[in-house]
Amino acid sequence: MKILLEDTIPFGKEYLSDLGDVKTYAWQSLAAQDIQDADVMAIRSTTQVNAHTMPANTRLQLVTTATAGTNHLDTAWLASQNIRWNSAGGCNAVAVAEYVVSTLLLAEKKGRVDTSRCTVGIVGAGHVGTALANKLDALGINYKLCDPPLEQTNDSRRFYPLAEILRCDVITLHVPYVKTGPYATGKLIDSDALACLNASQLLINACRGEVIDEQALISRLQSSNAPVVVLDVFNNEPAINPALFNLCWMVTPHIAGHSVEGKVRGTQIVYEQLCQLVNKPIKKQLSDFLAPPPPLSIALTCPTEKALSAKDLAKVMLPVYDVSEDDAAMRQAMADAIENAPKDNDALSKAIANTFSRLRKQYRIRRECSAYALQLQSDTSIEIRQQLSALGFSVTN
Ligand SMILES: NC(=O)C1=CN([C@@H]2O[C@H](COP(=O)(O)OP(=O)(O)OC[C@H]3O[C@@H](n4cnc5c(N)ncnc54)[C@H](O)[C@@H]3O)[C@@H](O)[C@H]2O)C=CC1
Ligand SMILES: O=C(O)C(=O)[C@H](O)COP(=O)(O)O
Repeated sequence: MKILLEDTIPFGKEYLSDLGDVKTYAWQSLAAQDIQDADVMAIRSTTQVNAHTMPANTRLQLVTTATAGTNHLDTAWLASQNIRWNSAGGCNAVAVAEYVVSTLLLAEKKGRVDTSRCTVGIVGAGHVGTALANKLDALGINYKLCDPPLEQTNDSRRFYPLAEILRCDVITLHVPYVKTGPYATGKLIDSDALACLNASQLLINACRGEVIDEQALISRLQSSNAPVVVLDVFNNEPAINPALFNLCWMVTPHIAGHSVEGKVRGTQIVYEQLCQLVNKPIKKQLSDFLAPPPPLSIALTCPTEKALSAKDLAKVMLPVYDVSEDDAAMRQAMADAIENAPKDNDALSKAIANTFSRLRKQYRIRRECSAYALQLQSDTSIEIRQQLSALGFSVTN
């Protein structure tokens, strides 16, 4: 079996080379001949698969993406070519949930949110929305879920209409980008929705840029009483609109799901799919590739309380993941790119696109809470230990 592997799939060769001949490619220079020769393509969301990017009548049996989102796959075209497709649903749900929790803690530090009183509106209650709800449960933070497709199923959770979610203190988007149908999500947050929001509210988009009407967002952010906005995703990636940088509180280069675990879990899922395809046993596990980081020793300010204070929570969570570091790195890299680019629009757009892609490809090592053993004071209460375990940490003395 010939496997064509996107070069951003971590440990792709190590996982897959027992299953076939592996050839890697960069999405910017994917050659038609390489696709013609392949039986399977293992990709990430940067490879667009459709009639314009792919040759027809190949021998491809399967295209599988090591990501949660699938909007880069034209599934109707794949069906027309008799090519099956698959994805890695849930692989990075915890990473995105930790991105949102980190954002909430930073907002609390800035006095923008009071997590003891606020309500978080979660739009999309699938893998990511549920992982986030679990973290908020652990922290005792209120939330409301909105997911009309799930509401139609026998999911017993309570759901709220989008109009009610737009009244929450924090609104965080976790839907797929779906262009058509009764639950289409393109411009789900349009000018009317944005007009409902005010300066006391925080809007987070870590799903797909197209879910917000970006022109309407820019207009809203330039008007009075505008909400505070955090964007991990943008229209037209990687050639994103630099006008957003100064209008948003934080911007990051589509890395919410890029924890090491999130990415390697994606590879593990693809590996298991290919084992099944060639009828071979699954022999490799995530732990073969990921060594635990050194334990984290944290001196809590109030270890004997029944619940973590906001300050102690920030003390534990922000060393694990602080979104503001990614925001600062992106702003600096973009400022340098814009300063050094030739002053015509095409060159500027290219410089921004290259910088966005580079930031993503060279993203730092970021581990999830579950990778860390926490060392706490011996008098730390059982309730705080349970809370930290529920957040994913291993808790030792
Ligand atoms: N920024 C990043 O790095 C990442 C972004 N994502 C994006 O987040 C999306 C969600 O990821 P998962 O939770 O893993 O997907 P999922 O498929 O498990 O959950 C999506 C949920 O959204 C719901 N939904 C669909 N249309 C809706 C609508 N109109 N209103 C409200 N809910 C609706 C679905 O019923 C489903 O429960 C992905 O499709 C991907 O685009 C996912 C992971 C990482
Ligand atoms: O899984 C998804 O969906 C995502 O958005 C991923 O974080 C995308 O990462 P790349 O595939 O673009 O590295």
